[in-house]
Amino acid sequence: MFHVSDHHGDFSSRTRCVWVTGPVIVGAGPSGLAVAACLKEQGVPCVVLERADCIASLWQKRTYDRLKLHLPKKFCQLPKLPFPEDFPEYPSKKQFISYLENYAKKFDINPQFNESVQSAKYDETCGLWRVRTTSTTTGSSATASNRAEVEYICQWLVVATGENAENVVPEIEGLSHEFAGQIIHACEYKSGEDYRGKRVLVVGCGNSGMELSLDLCNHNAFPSMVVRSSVHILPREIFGRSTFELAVMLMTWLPLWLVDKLLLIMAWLVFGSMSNYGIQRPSMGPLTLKNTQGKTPVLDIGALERIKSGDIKVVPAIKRFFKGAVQFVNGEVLEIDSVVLATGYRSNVPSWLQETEFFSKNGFPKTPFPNAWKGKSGLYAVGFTRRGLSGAASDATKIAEDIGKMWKEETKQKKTTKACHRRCISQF
Ligand SMILES: Cc1cc2nc3c(=O)[nH]c(=O)nc-3n(C[C@H](O)[C@H](O)[C@H](O)COP(=O)(O)OP(=O)(O)OC[C@H]3O[C@@H](n4cnc5c(N)ncnc54)[C@H](O)[C@@H]3O)c2cc1C
Ligand SMILES: NC(=O)C1=CN([C@@H]2O[C@H](COP(=O)(O)OP(=O)(O)OC[C@H]3O[C@@H](n4cnc5c(N)ncnc54)[C@H](OP(=O)(O)O)[C@@H]3O)[C@@H](O)[C@H]2O)C=CC1
Ligand SMILES: O=C(O)C(=O)Cc1c[nH]c2ccccc12
Repeated sequence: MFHVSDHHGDFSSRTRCVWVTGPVIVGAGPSGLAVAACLKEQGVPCVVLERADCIASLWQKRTYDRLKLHLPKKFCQLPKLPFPEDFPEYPSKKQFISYLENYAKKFDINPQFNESVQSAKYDETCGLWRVRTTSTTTGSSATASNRAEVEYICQWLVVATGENAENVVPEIEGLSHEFAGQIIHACEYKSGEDYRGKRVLVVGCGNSGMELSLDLCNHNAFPSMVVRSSVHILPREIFGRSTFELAVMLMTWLPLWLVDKLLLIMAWLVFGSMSNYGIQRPSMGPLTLKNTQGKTPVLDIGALERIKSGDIKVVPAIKRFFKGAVQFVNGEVLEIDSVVLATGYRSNVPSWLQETEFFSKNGFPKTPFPNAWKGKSGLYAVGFTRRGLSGAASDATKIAEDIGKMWKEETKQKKTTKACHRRCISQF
């Protein structure tokens, strides 16, 4: 990459223009790192832009201490570097982060940190992408007058901002004005240590809601978990084997609906019926639901046991909050000290990418897997297939191959043009 000019146009006079010879990758999470590594192997240079001050900020800053990967490690590794052999089947968050740090080092990936992409637009007139960022350095130094803005200009744009870029924070009557206790989103939760002896309402029963409720129990807090609709809970392992791995294996032989049926029978054998505990199953099977609506089944690591024992109380949808209390739709009122919103995440792509053909309003590509990785005019998406890290790894390999081919064509052309020039010149 090199600077082209200081721009004095329609935006701040402090905007620098930077010409990038390869692609710009937005996001230095596992997806962005995987694309950068695969490109490196093909000899294609790139620029990685990251709003945080580190790689994999979701893992380093927005997850709780005791988190472990919930799929076996072979489904979570990035291309071209397997996990170390001494890693356990389900690596801890610390191990996963050290693997990613090592990955970035091995492939010499050096993202531009503290740069948040504000907008990206395809410029039809020159056939290039214009990607604008602002510096996100905090502290007294980042005043309006010295906040740096940069415009990157490139031929290829890789969107790697992830399915979890922003928190979903629902508006519930009385929550912000009347409740008056502590309210956090699941991404701010670190440990149950701070909640010892406290009555905590956990809103949401996805993997986050379940695991945080369990962690709260383990720290002698009193969690109540809101289950407003329905949820699939599967054991993480069945008969000593990973349920996910078993499902992947079955899917090579059987149709999805049948695999779903088998998973549900196995879950019933392990757990028995759950309706006694206030938990209904969705009518659609777990994998069909994941594929069609992106709703991840819960892979249980012990929360269900605590639900059965009554340590985690299951409560229905919320009607409203009062000072120090919550009322549910059935009219019951429960006194609580704190609220943890385990209400999920969303993509932020529509807030910065000015494009509506490939990406839909919800921030995911319109075309489903396996065609969600490539758009038009050099636009790519990695990690939006709702298939976790293995989906991201597969997108990354395809993207790098695609760009690599064009890169080689173009550099070959440039070389022959140069060689031809030299030959022409040497004839004089
Ligand atoms: C708690 C939790 C546990 C999970 N566990 C598993 C698991 O065990 N196995 C599995 O396969 N998947 C798991 N997942 C799924 C998860 O999506 C992946 O693990 C993975 O982090 C996705 O990588 P990514 O790079 O696509 O997104 P992210 O890790 O979210 O990285 C995106 C990066 O883009 C940056 N960014 C966003 N917007 C901008 C912007 N405008 N400008 C610049 N930078 C920006 C962010 O700061 C972030 O660093 C889990 C998810 C969560 C939330
Ligand atoms: N160990 C691991 O590997 C972990 C992995 N993860 C992954 O992270 C991703 C995000 O998971 P998660 O954070 O659980 O988010 P999810 O989107 O999976 O779940 C959100 C939950 O919040 C509920 N909810 C949303 N709004 C409201 C509301 N207003 N009132 C009541 N309930 C509400 C939803 O209910 P409804 O269904 O009714 O909308 C749902 O139960 C998933 O892919 C998950 O697998 C998360 C934690 C640990
Ligand atoms: O943990 C996640 O968020 C994932 O997306 C991993 C994942 C991909 N496909 C699944 C099917 C069932 C459970 C987890 C996953």
